Amino acid sequence: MQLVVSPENPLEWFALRANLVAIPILHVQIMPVLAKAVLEAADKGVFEAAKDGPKTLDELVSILNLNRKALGELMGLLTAMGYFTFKKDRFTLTRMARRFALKDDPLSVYGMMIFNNRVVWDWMSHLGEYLKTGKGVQYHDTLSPEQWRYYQEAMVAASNNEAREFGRRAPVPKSATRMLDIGGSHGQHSVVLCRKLPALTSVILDLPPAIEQAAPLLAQQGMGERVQHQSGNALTDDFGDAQFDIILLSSLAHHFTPEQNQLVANKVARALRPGGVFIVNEFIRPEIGAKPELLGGSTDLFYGLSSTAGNYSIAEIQHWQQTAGLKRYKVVRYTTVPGRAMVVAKK
Ligand SMILES: C[S@@+](CC[C@H](N)C(=O)[O-])C[C@H]1O[C@@H](n2cnc3c(N)ncnc32)[C@H](O)[C@@H]1O
Repeated sequence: MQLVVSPENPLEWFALRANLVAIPILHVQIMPVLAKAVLEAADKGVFEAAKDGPKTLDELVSILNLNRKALGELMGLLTAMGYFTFKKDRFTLTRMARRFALKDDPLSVYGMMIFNNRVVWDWMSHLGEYLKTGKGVQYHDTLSPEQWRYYQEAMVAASNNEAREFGRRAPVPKSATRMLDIGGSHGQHSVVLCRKLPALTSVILDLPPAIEQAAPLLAQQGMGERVQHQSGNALTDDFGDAQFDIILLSSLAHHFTPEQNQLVANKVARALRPGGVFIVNEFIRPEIGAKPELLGGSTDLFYGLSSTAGNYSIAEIQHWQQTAGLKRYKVVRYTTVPGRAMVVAKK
């Protein structure tokens, strides 16, 4: 995926063609303001305040108890960004904002907005240091219980959309009865597969502070004993021998070094039953020389900053799988999440 600057009139078109538009100004001055405006709007309840219908600025000021001038500026920007329309002195949420910025839509990214505003924003100031040292924030070691809650809610928001396609397209054996979901958090990936395969049960292995916060999120899915949490650590726990038909590692490989991923893949290979599949579900680092891709590139840097590791290429992931004795099976690229893929190996 790419973000493009699109001209709105012939003059702008000419300026772009003639290389007269200072594109870096968009990146360094405009984009940070856009991002922070949306984050603060979500956090201050601006979207929820307009949920029940159009509102004047004064009505929003009184619901939200915010400064009139500042809120007017924010509303102007949110309108320019397509979150609101403004007619007859009233702000109305757009379809896009209703779907993605309100708390309750199944595709909402509200949880991600809160985590990014309250926790992640501060990490950005560490980027200069990361570039010098290569040492990321290692946030799994430092989050408070409240921050763990924001993190787990953000993971639900991040996977709402993807879990649907994962459920439809993950190449899993139809007869599967046992799944291990490593770093599975909220369990959405397990839940969609268990709904699809009636005989399947899943164990979600995650760190204790994650499970504390993710347990209520999983309970909302009403899966009872079919999807259960298990406290542990993927780097130090044994996964057993020939126990599982499906083992999923979704959005965790990017927190681990190549050596740690190899260690996990070796344990996975032992723990799979013959015919079982190991799915590594990740944003993919484009191969060197391949077409640059914005999501893969930005998540690569972000994961490096946040946990020192980063994205991996398909070849790197397949290398761990094959070194562990598994056979290459499939690579399924998401159509709804650009830059993301399931890299699947079979025992
Ligand atoms: C980015 S989240 C991904 C959640 C989920 N799998 C998904 O795809 O939406 C990473 C998860 O891995 C967990 N995690 C991190 N280190 C772990 C470890 N050493 N062992 C088990 N889980 C771990 C985190 O607590 C978190 O829930």
